[in-house]
Amino acid sequence: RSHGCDLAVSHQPKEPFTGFDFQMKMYSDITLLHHLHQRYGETYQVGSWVSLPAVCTINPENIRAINLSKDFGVAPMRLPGMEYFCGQGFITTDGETWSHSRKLLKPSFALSNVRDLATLKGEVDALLRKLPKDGLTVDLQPLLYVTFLNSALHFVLGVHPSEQSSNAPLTPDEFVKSFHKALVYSMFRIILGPLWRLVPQKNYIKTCATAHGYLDYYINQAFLEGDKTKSKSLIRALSAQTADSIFIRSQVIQAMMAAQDTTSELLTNALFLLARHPKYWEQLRAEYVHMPEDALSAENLLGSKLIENILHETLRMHPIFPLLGRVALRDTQLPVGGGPNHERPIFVPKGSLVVMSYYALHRNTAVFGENVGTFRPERWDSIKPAQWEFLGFGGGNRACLGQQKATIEASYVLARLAQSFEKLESRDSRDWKGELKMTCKSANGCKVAVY
Ligand code: HEM
Repeated sequence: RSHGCDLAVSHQPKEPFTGFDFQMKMYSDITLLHHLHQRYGETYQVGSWVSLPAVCTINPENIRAINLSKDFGVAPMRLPGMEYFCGQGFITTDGETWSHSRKLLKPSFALSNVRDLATLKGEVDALLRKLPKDGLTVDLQPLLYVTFLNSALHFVLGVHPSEQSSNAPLTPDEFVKSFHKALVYSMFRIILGPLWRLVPQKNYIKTCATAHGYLDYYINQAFLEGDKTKSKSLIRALSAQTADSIFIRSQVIQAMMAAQDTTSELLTNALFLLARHPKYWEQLRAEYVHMPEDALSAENLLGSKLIENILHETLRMHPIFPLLGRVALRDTQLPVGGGPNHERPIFVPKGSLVVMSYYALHRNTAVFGENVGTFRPERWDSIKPAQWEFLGFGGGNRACLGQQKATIEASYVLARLAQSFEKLESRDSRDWKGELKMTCKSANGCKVAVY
């Protein structure tokens, strides 16, 4: 109080002792925090008897402070559960290690490196061959997932799954299976906390070793070949900058985590929405149907206002990261939200959780206009959200390094599909429903017909 701080309005969970019911509900229902923000305002806290209150906020000044200050981080909630498999990298650390990791990754995301669409072109050709052209229903979600998984493997390892060396200890499919299994175990570790020690570890250790062995093979190859190869893969870029193979492996695993399903889920959601709003599909088709395929360059695609509006509107409605949490690394404060008028700073003791619901942030009618629940890409012609009001790719210190890559690639796929099909028709009458794991994806996929 001596710093002018005051308490935020408090929400009591049904189970007040640990607040565990609230935590579980927050992850299983992404609309929960939005509803509570409608009830309490932009900032409220959720208390429990045994832990520090968590602060939930969608106030842009607070979001700015959280994303720019070094007082908030992620390591205390992620590193203990994830380090054995993922090591130390941009997803699991703060401070010096995090900043070193970002610095090493940055060159791989330069526009000159991400505008080459040759690999994705091959993947999209394969995707188009798989789509039934006779009006049969198809779920685009798993097909887009494989398209981008292959392209992510190429970006990271420099080899396409169909061309990998026969000396590698696993097939790409086996690697992907062990990678996913180890990720699920790691999530489980985070949820269980210290209770994880009671779970038998043998399977987990074996799964991690299998995935690690595959990546170590490619890291050794990168060291052996040095600059003899022209590959621009992440593994090559990292091996040219450091000889620490464990550190390289950690960055590669974390880059795979960031890349494997994000772009495919953005596209799944965009196509889910476009299939229910045919007039935008017609506009997209009109823009691209006569354009030669080799004119679909990164520069050309980034210049399309229609595609930009569609992707922004999709990320507004269905952010891939609808909730982002941070932990206070020291005693600190948030600029607003305390006191009877919610205008005073809030004291945030070290160890407190702060949660930003980008799902709720993106439904602010003062910023995005009326009908925020409706897909209207043209709203982006007349609105100009400020930096901390729209965060589809995050912002501040931890802003997405893959934004340009993801935008170019998602735009390319939309343009190729619009060139290929006059009609995109929804074959699912259910509303969009989110399923939150690491990212938030459409729980019912994207069932459509194309012809
Ligand atoms: C549609 C696709 C994508 C979306 C919506 C997205 C979204 C985001 C968001 C919201 C963040 C901020 C996370 C935070 O504040 O904690 C982030 C961070 C990041 N993303 Fe993406 N991302 C996408 C694709 C990608 C891809 C394809 C890559 C890599 C190939 C990538 C690499 C990263 C990296 C390296 C960070 C930095 C994390 C940090 O420093 O903590 N992203 N992304």
